[in-house]
Amino acid sequence: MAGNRDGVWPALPRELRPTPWNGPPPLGRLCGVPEARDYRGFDHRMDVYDRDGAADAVRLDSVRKVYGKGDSAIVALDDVTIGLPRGSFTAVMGPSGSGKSTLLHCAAGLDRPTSGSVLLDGEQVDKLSETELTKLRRERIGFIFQAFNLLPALTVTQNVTVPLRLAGRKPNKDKMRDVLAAVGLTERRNHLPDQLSGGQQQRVAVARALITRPAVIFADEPTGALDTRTSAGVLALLRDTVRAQGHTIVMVTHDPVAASYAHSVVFLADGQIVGNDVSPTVDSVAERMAHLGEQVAENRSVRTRNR
Ligand SMILES: Nc1ncnc2c1ncn2[C@@H]1O[C@H](COP(=O)(O)OP(=O)(O)OP(=O)(O)O)[C@@H](O)[C@H]1O
Repeated sequence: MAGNRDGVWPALPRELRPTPWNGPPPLGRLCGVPEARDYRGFDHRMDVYDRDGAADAVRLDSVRKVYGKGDSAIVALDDVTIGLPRGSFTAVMGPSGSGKSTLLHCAAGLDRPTSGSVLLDGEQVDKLSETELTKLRRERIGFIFQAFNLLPALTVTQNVTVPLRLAGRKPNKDKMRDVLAAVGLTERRNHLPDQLSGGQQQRVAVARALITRPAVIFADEPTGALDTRTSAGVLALLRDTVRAQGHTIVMVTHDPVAASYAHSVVFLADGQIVGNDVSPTVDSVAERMAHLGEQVAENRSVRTRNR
């Protein structure tokens, strides 16, 4: 499918097409990008190594994650350093097994790196106890998964307020109304999940992630279970929350169309960051992915030959 940064998406109705970025002023930088500003005025200069990372919602420094030991050890992340600015929408892509989920899990405090440090909203995640981690995840992180993970016996409103209740906070009626309106589910607020379409269920999951106003929302294949049209609606919603409310989103995806909604795409291969795309289009991402696949296959065959 053809697409460009001005929103030329022939297969999609106008209201579902990605819109050009006209949000807040430059917010930060993404590691590895020599370019200063993209067409949205987004500043991506590569000075990540000599600053304190205060503008970053998430920052990984020299993160290494090894599963197993000895001959069976698998290096899932290999010296990953990256800073993701507040208010940015980043897609993480790479071939299967390249470390995308591990990156997301380490960044979100769901898994601990073997070495290196992870800073989330100024907090050094890798140093926290299990109890502190649970609190951090509950209060400062929103999660959206491919399987919507809604509680079937609870209504839309009740599902959305679960994170607040877990944190011992009372839902604020105005906030609740705003969040439901933002995801277009005001009329459905008293419905149960099985009375909703897949797209509507994922919108409930987005609202649930937004309700605590988290520092970062991590989304793992959020549109993996949705059809093209429904996916476009959910992705446009994610992008709108970044633009209108300044949320920070990190999204793992296999889909170049989904990635094209982000400000930037970070490419992983064999546990390392091997590139990025600061003004992604469907075509630019698909092309990078195709080359990445070839490059990884070539690197692996060279390594095998040299053994
Ligand atoms: N718990 C684990 N134990 C052992 N190895 C693991 C574990 N989790 C992940 N791995 C390995 O780490 C590497 C990276 O896995 P990861 O799931 O992060 O990749 P991915 O890019 O998300 O893959 P996919 O796109 O297939 O979901 C893979 O080789 C995987 O087999």
